[in-house]
Amino acid sequence: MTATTTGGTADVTVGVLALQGDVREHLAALTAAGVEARPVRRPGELAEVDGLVLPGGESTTISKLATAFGLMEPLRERIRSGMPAYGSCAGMIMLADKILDPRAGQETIGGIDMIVRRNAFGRQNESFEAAVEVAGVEGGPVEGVFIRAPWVESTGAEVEELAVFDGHAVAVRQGRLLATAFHPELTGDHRVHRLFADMVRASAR
Ligand SMILES: NC(=O)CC[C@H](N)C(=O)O
Repeated sequence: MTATTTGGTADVTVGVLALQGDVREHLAALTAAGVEARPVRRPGELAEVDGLVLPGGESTTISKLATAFGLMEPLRERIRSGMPAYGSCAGMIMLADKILDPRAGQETIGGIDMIVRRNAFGRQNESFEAAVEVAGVEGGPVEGVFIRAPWVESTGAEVEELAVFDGHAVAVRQGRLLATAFHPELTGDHRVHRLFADMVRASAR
């Protein structure tokens, strides 16, 4: 948490919620984005990070494991008190205040005032790639990898829609919370992770 930014030293620590999903890919992308990255599985580990990534995977499973590991309330508490968080795909679902079609026992952490529809892009299009312009990400569109991806059905007044695809928001930001329906961690393009790293640095200052 030091303010040193010289010499490319990792000045902030970003956790990746490591219950299920593509944890390793996010750890690698965060490291490439210049922060110290580490997995988070316990409340004590959550307490030590400056920001947190919620990976892609399966949101029902992540929700149930977070409850089983005693992490759901600590996660809500840290997000309420301003910890930056970034969710991709299932992680976007975890950050939604409301989801349209929850499975039995599925809860979200919440934090972003939005309603998200799971598996929204439908069967024949369950997985696809598309170039997506993301506000705040310089240097051209991001390669959006969508895998049984959600979309954002509606947002509250505080939520900024950073990217729209096919008429639906697929990247949003509300204060220190960022979410994408797609998976930048799978592409080798670290611009979205750099944007998040900058959000974490700004809040740690
Ligand atoms: N690639 C993903 O993260 C898919 C999300 C998944 N469809 C879910 O509901 O959690």
